[in-house]
Amino acid sequence: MKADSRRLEGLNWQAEFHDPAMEALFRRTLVAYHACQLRLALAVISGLFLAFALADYSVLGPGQTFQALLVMRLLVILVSLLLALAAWRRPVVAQAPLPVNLACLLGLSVLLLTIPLRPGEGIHVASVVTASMALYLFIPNRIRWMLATNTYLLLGFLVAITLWAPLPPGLVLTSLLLLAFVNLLGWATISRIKRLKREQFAMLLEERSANRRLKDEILERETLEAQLRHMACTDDLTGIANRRHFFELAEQELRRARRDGTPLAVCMVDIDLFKRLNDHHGHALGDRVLAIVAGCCQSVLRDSDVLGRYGGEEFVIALPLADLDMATTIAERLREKVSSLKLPMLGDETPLTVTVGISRVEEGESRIDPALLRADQALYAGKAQGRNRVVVAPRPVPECGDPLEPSAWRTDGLAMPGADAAIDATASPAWLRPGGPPPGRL
Ligand SMILES: Nc1nc2c(ncn2[C@@H]2O[C@H](COP(=O)(O)OP(=O)(O)OP(=O)(O)O)[C@@H](O)[C@H]2O)c(=O)[nH]1
Repeated sequence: MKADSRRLEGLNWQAEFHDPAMEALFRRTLVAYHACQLRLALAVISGLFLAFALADYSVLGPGQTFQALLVMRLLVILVSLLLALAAWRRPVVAQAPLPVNLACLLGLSVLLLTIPLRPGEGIHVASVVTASMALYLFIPNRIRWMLATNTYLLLGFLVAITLWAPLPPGLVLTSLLLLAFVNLLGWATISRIKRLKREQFAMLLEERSANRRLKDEILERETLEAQLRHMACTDDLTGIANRRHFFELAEQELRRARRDGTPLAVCMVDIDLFKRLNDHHGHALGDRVLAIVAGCCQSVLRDSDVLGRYGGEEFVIALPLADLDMATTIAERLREKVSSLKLPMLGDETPLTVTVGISRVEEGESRIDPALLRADQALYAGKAQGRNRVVVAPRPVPECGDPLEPSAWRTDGLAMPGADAAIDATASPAWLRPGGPPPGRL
């Protein structure tokens, strides 16, 4: 109710928007409709003027008066057809006040001139009433022009009947009352129609803007959700998958590998002596190094490989369709890439290297964890053997089998210069044995 009254307040006495921009927008949307309406009205008026020429002929015969009337009627028809053609070629003409109102005035003048040329006819009032209604209801025009043309018609009628076809005063009064009523009715009707159309238009705009707002909100929400999803899956520091997301992706790859009977290898990558790097150069630089190593990992992997930050200075990789040989080649490429990095900010005394442990998912394994555990054990064997190397974990032995011999670990890579001499490369700590993970891991 309140919204309705607000909408009505937005219209002036001509049932047009107070806001000129809004009115112009509304009129622009109606150009094609108005052009069509005007063409139709002009066609009907032309037809009527032609039909009334027959009536003239039957009343006046083929004399001069008839010919004069015929010429005037043909002039109206010609102007109407030209205007219809113009509106057809350029629809905006239908909203131009000058051509539309000039054509109206010409038609009304000819209508008024039929009064002296066919005096004594009782149908003049009827034709003036019809013309008046047509001006309100069929010619697309603004209300002020409608009122102006109707005033011209009313005054012209008064003058014409006074000068050329005097009627009894009672009939004049009746005619005037009738015409006044017709004008009132026409004005009220067209005002109502114009008001309704504008209210509908305003509601449509409101609805559109509400829809736009809704769409924007949905888009914002979707963007936010995507951001949250991204944040929930991504490691802030390196931009690669975090541990949780890595497991999701790796388990997917595992299911695919089991379904297709294809190999799936996993690598654990650990930056060597990262604590020393942190201690010497600070955590901020350590963070940068983590991002650099993550970038190295990405650069040696295919799009289908899955890379994640396992935690701390450790990364984890799942290599679909890769057997141990291919995984070793990739890991070796990574190791070489990291060790050949030129990082002046680290200086010469802290070379950057990584140790990589490799394993494969064995037949019958339905989780990724056992393969990761073996890769982790291989990684620790690599650390024990001097770091900066790639170590492939042996195939797992049956549960009741012998403990693993250190010689079973296949290593690849170089002994790291400056590696911790206290670590015995041949040591076989308890967690190296199958079923015995390093404390606190996996
Ligand atoms: N800058 C930085 N350091 C981290 C981050 N996460 C873990 N670390 C550090 O990484 C270091 C890991 O040290 P260790 O586990 O002793 O391993 P390491 O020094 O790399 O030695 P090895 O693994 O035996 O070669 C610790 O000093 C952690 O504080 C991190 O997000 N940023």
